[in-house]
Amino acid sequence: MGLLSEERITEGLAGLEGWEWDRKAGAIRRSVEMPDFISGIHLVTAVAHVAEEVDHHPDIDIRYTTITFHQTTHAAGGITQADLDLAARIDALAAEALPRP
Ligand SMILES: C[C@H](O)[C@H](O)[C@H]1CNC2=NC(N)=NC(=O)C2=N1
Repeated sequence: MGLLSEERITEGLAGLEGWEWDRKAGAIRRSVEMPDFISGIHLVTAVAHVAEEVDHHPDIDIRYTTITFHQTTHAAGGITQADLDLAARIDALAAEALPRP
């Protein structure tokens, strides 16, 4: 899968929930604040199953109740459509997992 242009990345981010582009890292990232540690681990597990299903994987940082997903395509050395697609799946799982505001 090919690297996306800056324009495509910006467009893609506009359709996502809470992702920002870390240009230096060549990745997009989103932090999700969960109500407690176990809910965060459950979210990570749900994301892990989707990642296996689509054979595309986020880098995940777990700090107590803050879960940060970094999405890049390692094989391509930057952001591809697979990253935007997985980010959208992560958004859906986070929306399901988070208590309604
Ligand atoms: C063989 C397998 O398809 C590759 O190793 C996949 C698996 N998941 C991956 N995930 C991500 N984020 N980047 C990759 O380059 C990648 N490669």
